[in-house]
Amino acid sequence: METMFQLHQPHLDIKFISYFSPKPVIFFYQNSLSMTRCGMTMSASSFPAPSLSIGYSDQICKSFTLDNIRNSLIQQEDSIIFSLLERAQYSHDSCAYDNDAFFLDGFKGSLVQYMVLQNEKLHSQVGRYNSAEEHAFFPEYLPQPMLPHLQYPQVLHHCADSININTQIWNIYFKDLLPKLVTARNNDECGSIAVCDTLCLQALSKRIHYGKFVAEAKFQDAPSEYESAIKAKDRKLLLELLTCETVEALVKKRVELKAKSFGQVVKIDEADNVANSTYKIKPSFIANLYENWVMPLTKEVQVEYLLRRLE
Ligand SMILES: C=C(O[C@@H]1C=C(C(=O)O)C=C[C@H]1O)C(=O)O
Repeated sequence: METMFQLHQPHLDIKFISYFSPKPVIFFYQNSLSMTRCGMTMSASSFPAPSLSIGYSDQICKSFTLDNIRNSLIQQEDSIIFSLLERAQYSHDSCAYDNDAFFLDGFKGSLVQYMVLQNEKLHSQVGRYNSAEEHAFFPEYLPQPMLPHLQYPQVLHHCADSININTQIWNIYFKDLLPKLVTARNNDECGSIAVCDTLCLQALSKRIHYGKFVAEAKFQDAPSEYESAIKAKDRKLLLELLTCETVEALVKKRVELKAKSFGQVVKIDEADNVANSTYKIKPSFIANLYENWVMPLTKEVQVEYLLRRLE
């Protein structure tokens, strides 16, 4: 189906996303986020921009269910695993993290900070951070969108705007995750490293902050169950109420299987002999990553959201 945008602006990519609902929404964004400064071209990740369909917001509100949100979390596992697999091929100790390694338009900081900041500034211009799904690592530096502001359906309580734990995510990613993830040595392609880190951080941030949607859906399903714990500001009880151990066990098994599948190194010779499977990263690493901080941080976001839900 050709849209008016496709006819007049062929360079724009027309992509589709689901937003809790099986019915896709058509959006467009500039797809030439060329990070030539680091010799890499990075395509924008999918996020809603001005919708071309009418009355779509009703569809979103009807599809705002815990099951649909969980399905989105499952889809996001792929992005997280693939971005970590890409990053794992480069060495950990990189000049991309050295604040004094490069002169970057007067920017004071590391190449990876520069890459994330510039990426967010560019994406902000097409409305990425107007979406409740997206959270910037440098929100104080974002320019105003140049596209018409889309009135997204308000599925979250306004308290969601005050929750952004990206600083915590950044610190854990560089201090805890990377040293365990990266096994490659002497592959310090700092431009590629900065691009891969950007994608990893953005995928993890989106998944963890999805805790807001999960918390809202759980609150709407059983408000009275949460209200007394919220009024008592009982974080421990809120965490108990929102924790679902059977779901967590399934998440761990699924991400480990996906890591085995996506990260498998297949070696076959001319005689069709297939060597024993090896993996780009240990599949159990991904399961441990989810258990030790992706899911705990997602629950932390849920607790923070619920504590503010009755404001
Ligand atoms: C996201 C949810 O809330 C909690 C966090 C989970 C996660 O981060 O994967 C899974 C189950 C719950 O303990 C959910 O119930 O689906």
